[in-house]
Parts: sequence; C-alpha cells; structure tokens
Amino acid sequence: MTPVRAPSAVREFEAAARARLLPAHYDYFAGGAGEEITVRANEAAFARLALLPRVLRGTGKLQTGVTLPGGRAAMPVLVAPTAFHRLAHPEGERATARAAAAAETVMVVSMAATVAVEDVAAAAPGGTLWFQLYIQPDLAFTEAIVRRAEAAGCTALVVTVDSPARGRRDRDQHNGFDDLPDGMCCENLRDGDRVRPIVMSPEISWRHVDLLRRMTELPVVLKGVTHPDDARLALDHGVAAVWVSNHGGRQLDTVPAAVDLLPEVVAAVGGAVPVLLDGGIRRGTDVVKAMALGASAVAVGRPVIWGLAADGERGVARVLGLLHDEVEHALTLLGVASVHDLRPGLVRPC
Ligand SMILES: Cc1cc2nc3c(=O)[nH]c(=O)nc-3n(C[C@H](O)[C@H](O)[C@H](O)COP(=O)(O)O)c2cc1C
Ligand SMILES: O=C(O)C(=O)c1ccccc1
Repeated sequence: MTPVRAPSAVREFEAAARARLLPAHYDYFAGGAGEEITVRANEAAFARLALLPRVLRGTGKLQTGVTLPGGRAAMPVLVAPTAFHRLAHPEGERATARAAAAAETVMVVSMAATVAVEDVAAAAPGGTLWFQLYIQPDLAFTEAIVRRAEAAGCTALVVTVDSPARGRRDRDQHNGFDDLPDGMCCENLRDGDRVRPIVMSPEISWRHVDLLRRMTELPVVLKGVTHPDDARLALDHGVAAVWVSNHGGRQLDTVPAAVDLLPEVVAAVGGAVPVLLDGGIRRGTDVVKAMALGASAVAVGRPVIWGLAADGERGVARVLGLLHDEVEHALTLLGVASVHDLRPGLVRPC
C-alpha cells in the first residue's frame, strides 16, 4: 500500500483542499477578477526572479523574526485577511488563529470573518491579531466595529483600499455564488439583531483615512497600495505601514504582479514606514525575494485557506511551518544570517 504522506510543499495543499471543498467554494477561494491575468501574474513574477547566493559567509544562527507596528512576529510571513473561513473548515477563523499563534505570527482577521473577532481572540490567547476593515460610509457603524476590534485586543487596523467596488469574478457568477449558506454570516457586521452587508463604496477617500486615524490610537496600515504616488500620499496621511497588494488578483484584473510593484513603492516610502507585500507567495524563496526587494514582511492568503480546508488548524500550522522552514533554508543557502540583511543585490531578473 502506498503510504499517505503529509504535503511537503504549500502547493500540495491546494489539491487536498480542492478534493474536500464544494466546487463553488473552491472557485471562490481560488479565483480572481476577469481573465485572472493578475492572479497568474502574481506567482509568475516570483518565478521570473532569480536568487544569487553569496558563499563562505560563515552565517551562524538565523534570524527570521520581524518587528512591525502592530507587534512582533517570529517569522516574516503573516496571515493575510481572507473572508469566510467556515466555508473551508467548521472551526473557521478559530482554527486559523490557533495555528497563527502557535507559529508566533500575526493573523489579520477579515472584516468578513465567519467567526466574531472576540471569539477569534478567545480561541487563541497570546496570539497577535490585527483587524482588517473596509471603511463603511456609515461612520458611526465603522467606529462601532473599530471599538470591537480594539476591545478584542487587536493591535493594528488594516484598511483595505483596493475595493471601491466588489471585484467582478466570473467563476462566482457562473456558480451563482453570492452569499453564505444558512447558519453562517459575517459576524463582525452584526448590528443589534441584524447583520449588515459589507459596503464597498467608491466614495471613500483620504478624508476617511484621516477620520479613522482620529478615531483610534491603533496603528493604521493601508492595504492595497500599488501606485508609488499613493504610497507617498499614505505617508502624508500618517499611516504606520504601506501594504502592497492587488488583492490576490481579485479586484482589478491586469494590475501588475505585486512583487513587480514593490521596488517603486519601497523607493517612494524611503524607509519612513515598513512596506508589506502579498500576492503569489508560495515558497520560502518567494519570501526572501520580496524581502530582498525591500518588503519588511509578507502575507499569504490562499495558502492558509488550502491548509485550513485540507486539515483545519493542523493544516494551517503545517503551511506556516513549511514556509518558516523554507525561509530558514533559503537564508542558509543564500549566505544570509538574518531577514534584515536581505538586499536587492541578491535578486536579479531571469
Ligand atoms: C478567498 C479570499 C478572500 C479574501 N478576503 C479578503 C478580505 O476579506 N479582506 C481583504 O482585505 N483581503 C481579502 N483577500 C485578499 C488577501 O488579503 C490577499 O491580498 C491575497 O489573498 C494575497 O494573495 P495570495 O492569495 O496569492 O496570497 C482575500 C483573498 C482571498 C483569496
Ligand atoms: O473575496 C474577497 O476577496 C473579499 O475581499 C471579500 C470581502 C468582503 C466579503 C467577501 C469577500
């Protein structure tokens, strides 16, 4: 009999997840906007970057930890905010939070989580949670959500700014996937005895970022920046970090690959605040490439979903563990002792 082995690479979790998920749910998680050109570009861009190792550097103990505005992480790979974890596993965001806490990394709880932020926090005491927010045009309601996130112990607010409208996702349209099944809802959108829909409004502007900053003491991270001019504006508006992202190719199709946008944003930010990046990270080598190009840390969206769908908390723990081990291995073979010593000279186009 062929022994069944645990997946030994992040990518193997996708097949395991696909086998377990309803096709419409798999498509929701995997898919993106339009022709999915950006979805594919995110991963392809990492394949087009080569690593150039240094030798005989006598690197001793490795350093993978990073310090960010919302706290420390033992590895430079955060859990990106993704919606609807209970579609992937009955424990939903609770399982994800436990695995992230065990890996000593940050979980960014989605505003569209299917477990309330208070319950996510209670499931993983000692874990670091940030809260992702779509600023709602109803500012009083936005403030109520911010207060909940603060009270639950979240240490940063991640404001997603790439969604002035919902992305057009053909797979979801074909599958008729437009709502959660009975018994599941966006628990962070509860307002008295009703659950409000998430509004993605084109009216949101820099003025709202200013209002939000006045609303809270928490560091505000801007997620979904692609243009260097917006990175500069973000600094003018006092953000604590800039997060380069095209939403995993789920918003505007044909936006360039995230890692290809990184150098210009890093140059625009000029070291004033940390720059985070997500989109297409599947390997430890992808993590070190992004950090060599100036990211302070990266985040993974779909890999976490695949781990969760395949094997719950254990699957997410394995995905994060694989990425951590691969980062260490890549550092060793690059001749670099610390993620802080990664430099652009270690990467070149190929
Ligand atoms: C299924 C799914 C749901 C997502 N939900 C959210 C969300 O609620 N809020 C948000 O800011 N980003 C959301 N994103 C975007 C992720 O935070 C992240 O930018 C993206 O997944 C990174 O690309 P990757 O999946 O290649 O790692 C979602 C992504 C996926 C795949
Ligand atoms: O699917 C997404 O990418 C996403 O960001 C989202 C946000 C709110 C509700 C559902 C999904």
